[in-house]
Amino acid sequence: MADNGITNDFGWGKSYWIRNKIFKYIDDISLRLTDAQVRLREVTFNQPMCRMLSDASEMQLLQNLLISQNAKKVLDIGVYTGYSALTLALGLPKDGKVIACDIDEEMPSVGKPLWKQAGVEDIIDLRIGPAVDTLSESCHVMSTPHRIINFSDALLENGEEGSYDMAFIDADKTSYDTYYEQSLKLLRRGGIIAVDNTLWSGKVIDDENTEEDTVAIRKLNQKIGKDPRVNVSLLMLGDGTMLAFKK
Ligand SMILES: C[S@@+](CC[C@H](N)C(=O)[O-])C[C@H]1O[C@@H](n2cnc3c(N)ncnc32)[C@H](O)[C@@H]1O
Repeated sequence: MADNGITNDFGWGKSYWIRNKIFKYIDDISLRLTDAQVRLREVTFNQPMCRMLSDASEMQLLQNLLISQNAKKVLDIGVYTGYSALTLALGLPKDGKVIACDIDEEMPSVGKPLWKQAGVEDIIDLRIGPAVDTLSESCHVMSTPHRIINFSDALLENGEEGSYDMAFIDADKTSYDTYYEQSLKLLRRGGIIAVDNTLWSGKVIDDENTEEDTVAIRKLNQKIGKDPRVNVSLLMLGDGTMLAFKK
C-alpha cells in the first residue's frame, strides 16, 4: 500500500506529513530547554555527524524521571557533543554525578563551554576511552589477562554495584548488550536503563536488513522485552527509546 497521505505501509494510519507536524506540536508545547541546551543543539547541527544528536523530547523525559526520583548518579554512555550529558546533569542536584563515557576526545569539547554556562560542569565526569573499560574501571574490574578477578566481587569491593539511578546507552550499537549488562549491575533496584535508537529508523522490523548494528539492536530488544530482571516500556520517542526498570 502506498503512502497516500491517509495511510501507509507501516500502518501508522497517517502520512509522514501529519507525523512531522505532530512531533513539532509536541516539541512546541512541552520542550523547556535552557539557553545552554538550545545553544548546544545549534552548534551541534553545524557538525558533520549531527544526526547523532539525541532527541530533545527523549532527553527531557529522562531529565524529568531523574528529578522525580531524586536521582544522584547517572551513566551517560556515548557523549558526542555532550547534549545528553548536559540534559541528564540538569536533572541532578549539585552533588550529583554523571559519568560520561566516550571514545572520542574531540567532540565532547564542543559541549564543555555549554556545560559551564549551565553550571553543571562539576557534575559531569568525562571519561575518554572505550566505554566497556570505563564502566568496568569505575567498578575496579581489571581487564588485564594476567589478573583474574571475579566481576561481581570487584563491583562489591568498589561499592559501586547497585548505586546508579540511571544509565543512558547511546554509543556503538554492537556493544549495546554489554553496556546493558554492565548498567544492570551498576543500577540500584528501581533504577532505569534507557537504550536509544531501539527502532533504528524502522530497520528493526525489516527482516531482510542484516546489518551488524540492526541485528545487534534487534537482538537486544528481544532480550530486554522478555528479561525477567526488568519491567519494560518501548517508546516511539526519538529513534525509539527502550526503558528498562530494574526490579
Ligand atoms: C550517537 S552518539 C552519542 C550522542 C549523545 N548521547 C548526544 O546526546 O548527542 C554516539 C557516541 O558514541 C561514541 N562511541 C562509539 N564507540 C564507543 C566506544 N566503544 N566507547 C565509548 N564511546 C563510543 C562515539 O564517539 C559517539 O560520540
